[in-house]
Amino acid sequence: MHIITNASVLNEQGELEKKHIIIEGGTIHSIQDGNKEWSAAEVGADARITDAAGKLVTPGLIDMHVHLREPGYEHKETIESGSRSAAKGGFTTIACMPNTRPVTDNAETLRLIQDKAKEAGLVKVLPYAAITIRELGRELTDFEALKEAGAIGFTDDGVGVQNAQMMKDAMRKAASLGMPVIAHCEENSLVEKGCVAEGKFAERHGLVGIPNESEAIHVGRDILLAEATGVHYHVCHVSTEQSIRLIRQAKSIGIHVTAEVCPHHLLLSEEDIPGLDANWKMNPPLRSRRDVEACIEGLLDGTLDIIVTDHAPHTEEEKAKGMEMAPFGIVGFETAFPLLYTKFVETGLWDLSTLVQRMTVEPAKVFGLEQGRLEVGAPADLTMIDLNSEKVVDPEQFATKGRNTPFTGWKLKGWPVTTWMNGNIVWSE
Ligand SMILES: NC(=O)N[C@@H](CC(=O)O)C(=O)O
Ligand SMILES: [Zn+2]
Ligand SMILES: [Zn+2]
Repeated sequence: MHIITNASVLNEQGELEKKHIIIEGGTIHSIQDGNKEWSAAEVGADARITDAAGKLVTPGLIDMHVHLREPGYEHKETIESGSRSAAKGGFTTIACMPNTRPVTDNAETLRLIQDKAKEAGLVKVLPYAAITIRELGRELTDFEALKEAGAIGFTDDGVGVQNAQMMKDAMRKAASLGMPVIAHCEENSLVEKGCVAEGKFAERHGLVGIPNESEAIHVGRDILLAEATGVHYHVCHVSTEQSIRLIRQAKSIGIHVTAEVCPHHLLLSEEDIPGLDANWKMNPPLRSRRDVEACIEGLLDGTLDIIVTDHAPHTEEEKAKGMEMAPFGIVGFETAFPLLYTKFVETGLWDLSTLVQRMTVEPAKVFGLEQGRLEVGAPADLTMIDLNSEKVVDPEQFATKGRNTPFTGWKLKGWPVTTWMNGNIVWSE
């Protein structure tokens, strides 16, 4: 038995209340009024006690879009190092993308991921499976077998599905199995060799720019296909004003579409890129200030349902290849909460409960997970956060193997200090 005393917990109204949380057998056994002494009768004399006085305790954070790189790219990250990084960032459930080597387009690879995740025992890892074999866009994978082997949805993240008929077939199949299709929206014929967004930065440095339509054209196409097939369609890493407009309209007429947004697309525009440093290169790229404003508005009005990190570790050697040659992607687990807390909650722009909900209960709702609630009977997946601790982002201190972040040197508040998964402490400062 484990008891977390004097925790600040958000209630339904979004207010903070003091609670004692009693954990037994991996689940939340009871929640007591924190203004009273916790009752020893209910707690056993040998209970382990963690005093959370002055700290926020939330349901464990959920990240529905991450890259763990195993199998195949263990030099970038492993399931173990990625899980540790997630736990350190306050996450207890993460969903990993299939652009591994081999691609997660088969039951064997799904099993390997699940086994390694269990072995690491740090966070719950939910694997996605590929839509097409080797993510080549030519032939659908065996959706039934992949569902049977534990896939929670289908996606070719890393690339867009270029062929509309292929996407329609995938959606029809997924719908018949009650599974979601999760889309990386990118029309290759509009991207060419772009490495940053169209805009001032690209012009100044003579780089080929990626236009907003390359994302939005897939969003529009897929919304029509989702309407025709009735599938649950989820849009990855939304970054443009145009995509948001399309999703908002689709939702308003009852099409089953949901969407995610990343911290970097809420915080950075192409104007912020300081120079030719590939730690600022990710897909989709940082867009205009106007797109950033649209992402923030979309999140607040519910058009964008959830926040994900798109944690995408790469090595320093790869990122040293320069803006044009380096791979796309930045790490995200260990900075996500402090970034958003400091820049949106501390500044008074968002309620604390808005931030917490979009990283807990909302992702659980979108994907039908039992996690994301701090309630009696729920799994004891919990995150304790010190909202007042201030620290500077230092990639050398990261638990992830990746050092690729544009946020180095940012002074932030709201750092997770302890993470519980199924009642066990999986990370503590
Ligand atoms: N987001 C990225 O910039 N990169 C991701 C791929 C992806 O999410 O599309 C990766 O796998 O590195
Ligand atoms: Zn992607
Ligand atoms: Zn991704």
